[in-house]
Amino acid sequence: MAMAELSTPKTTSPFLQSSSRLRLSSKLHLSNHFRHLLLPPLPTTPNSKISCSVSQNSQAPVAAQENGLVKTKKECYGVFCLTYDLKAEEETKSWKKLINIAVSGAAGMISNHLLFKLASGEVFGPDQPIALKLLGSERSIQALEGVAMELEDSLFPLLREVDIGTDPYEVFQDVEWALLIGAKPRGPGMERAALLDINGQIFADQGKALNAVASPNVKVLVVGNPCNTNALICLKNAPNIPAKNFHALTRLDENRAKCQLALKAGVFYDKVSNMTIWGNHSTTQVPDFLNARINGVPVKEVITDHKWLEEGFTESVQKRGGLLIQKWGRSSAASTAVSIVDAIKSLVTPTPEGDWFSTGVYTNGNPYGIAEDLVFSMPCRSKVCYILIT
Ligand SMILES: NC(=O)C1=CN([C@@H]2O[C@H](COP(=O)(O)OP(=O)(O)OC[C@H]3O[C@@H](n4cnc5c(N)ncnc54)[C@H](OP(=O)(O)O)[C@@H]3O)[C@@H](O)[C@H]2O)C=CC1
Ligand SMILES: O=C([O-])CC(=O)C(=O)O
Repeated sequence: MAMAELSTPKTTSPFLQSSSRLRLSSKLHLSNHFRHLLLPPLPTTPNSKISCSVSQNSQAPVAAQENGLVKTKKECYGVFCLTYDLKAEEETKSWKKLINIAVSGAAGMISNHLLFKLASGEVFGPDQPIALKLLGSERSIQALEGVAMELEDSLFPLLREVDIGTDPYEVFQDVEWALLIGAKPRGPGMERAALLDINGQIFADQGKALNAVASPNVKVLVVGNPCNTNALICLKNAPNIPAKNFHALTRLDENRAKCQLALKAGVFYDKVSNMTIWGNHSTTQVPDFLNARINGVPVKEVITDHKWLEEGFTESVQKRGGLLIQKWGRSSAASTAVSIVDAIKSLVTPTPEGDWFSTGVYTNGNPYGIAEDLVFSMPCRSKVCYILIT
């Protein structure tokens, strides 16, 4: 049995003039807005089958067929074609119900890090079997097979299915999570907003597909840039899915901000808390040092170089992605995958008392005075009872 609720903590937006700051009551409007944001799967009896299919280039594992222990599915890839009877072994174990996770841009740089974290249990936990539904395109189908091969060779016990495909209406069928990464990245000197013309349509199409075939309570995390606008486009094309289920990834900015504050204060980065990113995942974002804390103390009391906070710190977070592109020649991938893991974990586990995290959410009834009908990053808390089956 699992329940989740996401609410906004008591903090104030630096966008508000002190005279117009809202007085926050202990019952915030957003707690209702985000109620039941997540519905993790119910306990179930052990799975007795492991299988995987891909939509193209089937390869049946011949040797495995011959030994009589396994049966094959008709469209599948390598080891994931096998259907095992694990009943006897699993009588001693208890597993949660399989969750279906779609990842778009699955042959891209970010996914190359993320998929292995998902499959290892790092994200959803060590007793949570998962199925990965990988979305690519005609140009990436061979690469997707390569990804599936590497997943095979990793022998992840929790990875029960891997499907690859190019049609979102097939790949998104019944998914409980959709991690929408596939989109063109920017190059040196570009702003993320310049990607909208190229990438916007992807998220309109994928929103429609999710609306048609995904689990009605699917949680959608939009990573492809410009991610706030793409998340809004996606949710507007998916009217049957609650708008509160859509998120734009600003966790990477939160992590970057924590790192910069820790560096300046000379503390380890786990001492930085209550870090809010307000607004867009762009150079207009506001990393909020006013409400952040170091060892529980307001940042301004720990870091007395206020000029740096107001100028250097803010700009270092706003422009970190661009600087990284200059150095690497491509945009951040490994740290983005880590931040996707952090973002999901923050949604599916209770937020520590007094702290919060940042995520881009639909601004429907927010207490901070942010305009309505946007996807905007703000501080959120998750109240989740995620009861492990023992
Ligand atoms: N929100 C955040 O914090 C961050 C967001 N990003 C964004 O995530 C997205 C993916 O980044 P990353 O994985 O590094 O990118 P990659 O170039 O490695 O992969 C992107 C994938 O997107 C798909 N795609 C769809 N349309 C296009 C197109 N017009 N041109 C190129 N690829 C396209 C491709 O897959 P296929 O052919 O299979 O469709 C490609 O494999 C980018 O938009 C990037 O800006 C990156 C870092 C942080
Ligand atoms: O900078 C980019 O274009 C990629 C990205 O979003 C980031 O690293 O923050």
